[in-house]
Amino acid sequence: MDLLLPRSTGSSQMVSHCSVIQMDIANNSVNSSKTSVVPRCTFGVLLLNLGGPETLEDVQPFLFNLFADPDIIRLPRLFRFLQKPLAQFISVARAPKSKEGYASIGGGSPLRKITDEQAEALRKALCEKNIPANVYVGMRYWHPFTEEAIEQIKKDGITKLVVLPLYPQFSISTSGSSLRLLESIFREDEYLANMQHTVIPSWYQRDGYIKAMGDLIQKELEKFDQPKEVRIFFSAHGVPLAYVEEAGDPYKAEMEECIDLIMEELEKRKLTNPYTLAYQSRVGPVEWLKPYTDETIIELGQSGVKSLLAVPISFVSEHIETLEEIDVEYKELALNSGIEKWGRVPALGCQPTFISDLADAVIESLPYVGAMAVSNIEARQSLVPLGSVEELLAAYDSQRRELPTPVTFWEWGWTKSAETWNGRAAMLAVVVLLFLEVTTGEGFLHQWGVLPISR
Ligand SMILES: C=CC1=C(C)c2cc3[nH]c(cc4nc(cc5[nH]c(cc1n2)c(C)c5CCC(=O)O)C(CCC(=O)O)=C4C)c(C)c3C=C
Ligand SMILES: [Fe+2]
Ligand SMILES: [Fe+2]
Repeated sequence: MDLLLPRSTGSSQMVSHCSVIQMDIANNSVNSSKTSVVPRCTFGVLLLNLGGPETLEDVQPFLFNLFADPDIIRLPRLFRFLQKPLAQFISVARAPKSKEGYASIGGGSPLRKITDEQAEALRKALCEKNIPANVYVGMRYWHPFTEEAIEQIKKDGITKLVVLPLYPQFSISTSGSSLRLLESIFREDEYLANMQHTVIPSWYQRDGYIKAMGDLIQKELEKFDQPKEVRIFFSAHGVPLAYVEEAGDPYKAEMEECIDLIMEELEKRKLTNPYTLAYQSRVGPVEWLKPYTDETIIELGQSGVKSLLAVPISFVSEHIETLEEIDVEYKELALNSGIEKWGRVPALGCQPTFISDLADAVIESLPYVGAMAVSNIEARQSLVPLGSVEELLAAYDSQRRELPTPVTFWEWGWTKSAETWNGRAAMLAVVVLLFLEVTTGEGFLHQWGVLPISR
């Protein structure tokens, strides 16, 4: 891939903004800020995120990058050679519909701006906690790409790195995909192979995150005339069911535990509202995690629920699926289904409790990147399992191997025995399926939103 100008939200000169104590973690030495020499900051935090198109022209190439990812569309081994042509085909065909969505939220995704703001807020929070660090943003499918962030990390001479995916819950399709990319970059680069690093794979169970979610929910509940009557409606981004049932994706389990923790937090505040968890944004021909958000909203409306507070739960910034799908589509569906009062909890963004907790998560992981405990950094037991990119993926892949069924996420209308077909028969099948799709008006292309679907 051609890399554009590297861009990082952290830079060496930012370190000088940090007051009180400057610590060169690489040398394990602490210096008073009174000295005029500020040591070079060799400690970095890499925030991983999805990325989003910044203009309408970016939409199709962004979709191509997304669908070309084998962690998003996982084809049977025999058909892997079709990954890029398929990504090209689906992205071109889906782009007009996606563009409409992005046009309705101002012509592009706000993800880069918000993630940059979060990176800056995290850098400041770390500084306030006496840990000067450069904070970098690496996106999976759009600028600044992970590769660009890594280039900057090398240029800045970072020797110790904490990798922090900005997804509270782990999924193969999000954090997993970004870590797999990092692993391949690390494997091929001597500098990176020698750089100490640790990964915080998920952090949905952290106190600060749970409290911050509790604060946001409580504040929105108070806006209703009768807060106690409101049903809290957690809408998580979906993943195909096979990810969880066949590939061992911990996403569903982590999501359910996360919701339990948030509800316990609300209970401590004497808020005992009824609640529901559903999964939104399904794409493609296979079954996704259920219950689906749209179907659940209709059922709740029909069962007499009058007030609903939507809580986007799998992401920490506003994006197309909060601003368009929830705020426009699901709200309209709710109001047409008998729900009279609708509210929506904003995404966390730079909420101070949340950012401060992310900084704590980074600090707790420091002993794992080789930084010696200094007086103000206790070598505490980390709240989340940590490990290097390689260790985490190896552990994860061995779990996968122990699973009884071979994993095929996308069956494309035929069965797993397709793996045994020879290439010619497979190509013939593709042609036949495309023909049937076009002639019958039903099939996977319609379900992917590539061809118009009649509902
Ligand atoms: C935890 C969050 C997310 C999971 C899990 C996830 C899985 C997943 N997504 C797709 C397909 C698409 N995702 C798209 C955009 C998009 N996805 C997430 C988050 C998760 N995706 C976000 C935050 C965004 C929006 C980014 C932005 O620009 O604001 C899109 C593009 C938008 C569209 O055309 O609808 C697609 C397509 C799959 C297939 C998948 C799991 C396999
Ligand atoms: Fe997505
Ligand atoms: Fe999505």
